[in-house]
Amino acid sequence: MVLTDVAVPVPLRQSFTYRAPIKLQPGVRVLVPFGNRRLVGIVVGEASAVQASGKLKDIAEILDEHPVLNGTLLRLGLWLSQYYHHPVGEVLHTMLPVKLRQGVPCEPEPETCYRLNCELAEQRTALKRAHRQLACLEHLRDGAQNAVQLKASFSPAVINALLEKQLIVAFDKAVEPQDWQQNLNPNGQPVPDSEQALAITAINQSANRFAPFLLEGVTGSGKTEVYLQAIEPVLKSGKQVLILVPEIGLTPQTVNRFRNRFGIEVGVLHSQLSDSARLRVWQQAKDGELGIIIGTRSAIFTPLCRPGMLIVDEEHDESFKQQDGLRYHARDLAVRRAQAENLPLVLGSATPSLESLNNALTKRYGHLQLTRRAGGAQTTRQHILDIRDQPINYGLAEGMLTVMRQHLEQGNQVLVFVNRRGYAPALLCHHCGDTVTCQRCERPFTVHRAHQRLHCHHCGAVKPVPRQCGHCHSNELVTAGVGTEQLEQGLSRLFPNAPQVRIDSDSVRGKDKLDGILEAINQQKFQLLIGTQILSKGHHFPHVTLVVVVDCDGALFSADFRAAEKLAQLVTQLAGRAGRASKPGEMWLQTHNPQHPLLQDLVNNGYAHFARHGLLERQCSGLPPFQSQVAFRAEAIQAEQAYDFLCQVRSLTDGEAEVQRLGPMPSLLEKRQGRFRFILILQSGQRGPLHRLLHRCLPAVTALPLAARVRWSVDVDPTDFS
Ligand SMILES: Nc1ncnc2c1ncn2[C@@H]1O[C@H](COP(=O)(O)OP(=O)(O)OP(=O)(O)O)[C@@H](O)[C@H]1O
Ligand SMILES: [Zn+2]
Repeated sequence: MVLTDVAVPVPLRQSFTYRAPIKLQPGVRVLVPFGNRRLVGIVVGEASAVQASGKLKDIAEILDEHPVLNGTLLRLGLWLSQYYHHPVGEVLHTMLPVKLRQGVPCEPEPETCYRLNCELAEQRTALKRAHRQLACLEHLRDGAQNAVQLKASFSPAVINALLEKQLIVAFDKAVEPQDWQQNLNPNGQPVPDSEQALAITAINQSANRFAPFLLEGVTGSGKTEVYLQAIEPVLKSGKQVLILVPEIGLTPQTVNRFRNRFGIEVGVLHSQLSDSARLRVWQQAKDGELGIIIGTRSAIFTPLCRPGMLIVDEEHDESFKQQDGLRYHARDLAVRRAQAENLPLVLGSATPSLESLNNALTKRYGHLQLTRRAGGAQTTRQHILDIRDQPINYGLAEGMLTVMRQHLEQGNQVLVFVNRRGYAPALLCHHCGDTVTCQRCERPFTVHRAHQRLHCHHCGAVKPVPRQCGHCHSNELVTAGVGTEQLEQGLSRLFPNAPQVRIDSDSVRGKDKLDGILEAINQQKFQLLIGTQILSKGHHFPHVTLVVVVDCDGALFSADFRAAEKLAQLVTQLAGRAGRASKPGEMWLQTHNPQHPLLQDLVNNGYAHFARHGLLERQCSGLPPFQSQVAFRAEAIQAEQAYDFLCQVRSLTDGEAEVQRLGPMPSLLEKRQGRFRFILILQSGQRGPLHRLLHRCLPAVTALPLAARVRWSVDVDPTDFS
């Protein structure tokens, strides 16, 4: 018997020792008894002799012949668990596709396919009345189809009926490995301009070694083109490339650019994929059957059998940070992984995070800059529109409407951005001023006209629009502020001849719908595009010449120290949607604070200047990236419990001179779903003392009686304080 350490998916910060019949390779899955359950665990190594060996249990079943997590990924997982102070079993599970967490075999299973049973096909006459079955037979006349394809068009009932009548037969088709290298056929690449060429050369000179780069290129400067040309030699040498993109940025346009350039299949991983489809891409990547894999955050865990390069596009995007469970940052992990696998890594953005920018300016990363737009497109001109004392129609000032009219009359597209979906962000009483609020979150309800409902955007609560004020019973309830629905309604009155489309998470449920809309926009089926953040993410809109930001005042006075950075990124990315082709573009920001230094700096000097100045400010005020932070969060129905818990955590973390503690204080969103929320921040100029402190204190924190009563979490390098 061999003593084996197994990481089990339970919220305990340790692995467990079991007895195994043979020595098992680290990274292999095993089924183990745990309490009265059986869990899928992952072997992390051999255990040293333990005193309590008498009580050890046996491994129930060995699930894999070969490790599902290779050495590098396993080590990465162990590092993740240490760095984010998260239970190791949960970390390793997070790294695997759901199917593998459930214990299904790792090797690809043969596909079930269907074909016509030739001899019997003549009996079609017998099916005269069964139209669907007939159609299915017709469908299969062109050749066999696999179960997924066939089931997309026909119900299981139809297929089963034909199977029973023996008109079709099912057979197993072995999954054939694909040889993408043979099909590799780069085509249609433009000649890079001088800045692009410099960037491509620098990246290519770093093949086969750890070399992180920040590719800081203004919007439309051809960053994607740099990725495309930089990965060509990597693919030609038979190595694989993993590309991370933000959640909403993963559109067919993106994938097609890579597919069309190289003429090979591209593996795609995103959150709406079925578990089986996800597992299939994972297997293909692991077996080296895919040259290019593009995915969102969790794709960073994809195993590559011949890794050649990592790319993180729009590296500043917030969706790379997971905000629950294992709160990892996929960009930071990409750096770690590139280091572990000796790979070049390209972090690209027009609006780099201050963290990455600092790493580039201090020479930890190579710094590649693209300062001009590609293909002769001009930079978008940015303007501030002072709307104080101006008459406002549906959130838009008269002067703004005039500019919009000019662009529309020239047949161009206009993008109107508003950061709130719904009709209006609040409903209030015209008589007493009382606002209708969600009691569980103590925030105003958002009015949604389409369904005549009030929605709480914090907890999802929905209720009918009241007829009377709950406070003074007046029935004069009025909306305050403007959301996408209202703007859509207003603009259709103001510009009845301009076809318009609204793009927010209410109107584009499901990825396919967004893809369809983006397509229609580029075919100029719409002239007015009204939407939220979704519109800012990396889309290429060649016919947009004007971008209007309805209101940016809210973000100017936020308590979150990252608010300015986020606003600057949003505004710059939005501006980047205009004037991308031959027509010049402009952007207008409506504000009540035209002199605000942030807006002035951004509009007059651009993001690059703003960000460098922002770094100086962070340094002076002792904030990340010059300080490392860890956030303890707690929430409870009784505010005192959450607060007291964090006070106790604070005392437990006493006595480390190099660590500063801030709080506990209420979170920016003080109450949500009926729970009061608090936050305690630990901060230090160096990571070392902070992590030592956490290691030392977490067992005691976990053992606090209140720890079982409140919901609490540790967040290393927090990015969101709501
Ligand atoms: N060297 C080049 N010559 C001609 N056209 C180019 C060149 N490089 C890129 N382009 C074109 O310019 C447009 C913008 O390029 P691309 O999408 O790569 O920019 P980007 O920096 O990734 O954009 P963004 O950050 O705004 O999403 C595309 O239509 C692309 O085909
Ligand atoms: Zn609520």
